Amino acid sequence: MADIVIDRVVKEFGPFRALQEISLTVNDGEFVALLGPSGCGKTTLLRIIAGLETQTSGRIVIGGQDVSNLAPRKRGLAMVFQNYAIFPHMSVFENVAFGLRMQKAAQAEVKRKVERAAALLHIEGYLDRYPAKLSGGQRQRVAVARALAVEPAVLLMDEPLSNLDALLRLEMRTELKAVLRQAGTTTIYVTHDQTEAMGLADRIAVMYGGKIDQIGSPLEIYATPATRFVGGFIGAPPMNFIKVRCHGGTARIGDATLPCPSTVTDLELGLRGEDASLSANGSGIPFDVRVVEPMGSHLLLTGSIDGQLARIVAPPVAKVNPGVRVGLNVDPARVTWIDSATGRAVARA
Ligand SMILES: Nc1ncnc2c1ncn2[C@@H]1O[C@H](COP(=O)(O)OP(=O)(O)OP(=O)(O)O)[C@@H](O)[C@H]1O
Repeated sequence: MADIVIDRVVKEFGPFRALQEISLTVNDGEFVALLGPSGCGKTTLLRIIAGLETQTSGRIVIGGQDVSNLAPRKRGLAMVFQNYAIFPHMSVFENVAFGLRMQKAAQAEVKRKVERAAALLHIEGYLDRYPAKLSGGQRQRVAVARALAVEPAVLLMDEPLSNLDALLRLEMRTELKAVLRQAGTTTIYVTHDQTEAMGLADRIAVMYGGKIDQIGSPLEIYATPATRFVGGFIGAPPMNFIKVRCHGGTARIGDATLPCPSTVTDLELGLRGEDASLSANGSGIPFDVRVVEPMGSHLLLTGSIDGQLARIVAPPVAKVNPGVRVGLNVDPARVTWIDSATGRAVARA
C-alpha cells in the first residue's frame, strides 16, 4: 500500500501561517491534484510531503509509516519540481538512469527502463546529449523521465509541464495520465492550471489562503462548488455570480423568477455560462449582450444580467448581435447558490 495521509499539517514562516491545519488522504494508486492560485501554499505542502521542508506541526504517513521526521531519500518517493535539478555533467541517458543506478540495477534493466521512460517523454533522440544543449522544455522532460524510470510507488510533481508549449503540454498530459494509471502510481500533482487538474486528476484539492476549500472529483468540483472561490477558479469561462435577493423561496431577476433557498436573503446566483440557453421568444432571465466572440465550437457572449457582468456560452450558429437583449432559460437544478456574506454555497431548499 502506498497511500499518503496528511494529518493536520500546519506550516508557519515566522508569524505567517502558510498552511492552516491541512488534512487529506490520498489513496493507493490515486492521482490527486493540488490546485490553487499563486501563494496558496501548494508548493509548501508538497515540499513537506517530500521532506524538503519541515512542518510546524502535524504528521505525514506514507504506506502506514510515519515519515514526518525522515530524510527525503528515506521516504520512498520520487519527485519532479519546478526547478528540476538535472545534472549538467551527465548525459541525458545517465540523468534518466540516475535513480536506477542508485538502486544498483543491472545494466540491461537500466537500459530497458531508461529507453522506456525516454520514449514516453519523447527524448529518445537526445540520450547522448548533455543538458546544456537542451531547451528548457527538453530538460523538464528529462526530469520527468528520471522520476518515472524508477517506477516509484509514490510520485510528487510540481508544475512538471510548465515549460512546454501548449501542444506538447497536452500530449504529455495524456501520456502521463495513461502511464501513471497503468503503473498504479500514487501521485500528488501541484498546478495552478485548472484544465490540467481537471484532465489528470481522480480528485482535485482546491487550495486558497493555506486551506483546502474543497476536495472532490473534477465533476463534483465543477458541478457543485463549495465556495464562490472554487466556482470562479474552475471552468472556462468562470462561473457567473449575480447578486439577488431571495424572498419566500423566490428570487426575481427582471420578469423571471427562480426558486432559491429561503434560509438566506442576500444570495448570489452562481451560473455557469454553459448552463443557460437562449430562449426562443425572449422570455426568461434578461441578458444584455455587449460583445460576441466566435470561438469556433461556441459563441462566447459577454454582457450583463441585472447590471452585473455575465458570460454566456451559446451555440456557434446562434444569431445574436451586440447591443441586443436576449432571454435566458436556466434549469434551477443546475445553479449554485452562494451566501453573499460568507462566500459559501447554500444547500438548495
Ligand atoms: N521560505 C519561506 N519563507 C517565508 N515565506 C514563505 C517561504 N516559502 C513560502 N512562503 C510563503 O508561503 C506562501 C505559500 O507559498 P507556496 O510557494 O507554497 O505557494 P504556491 O501556492 O505554491 O504558489 P506558486 O504557484 O506561486 O508557487 C506564500 O505566501 C509564500 O510567500
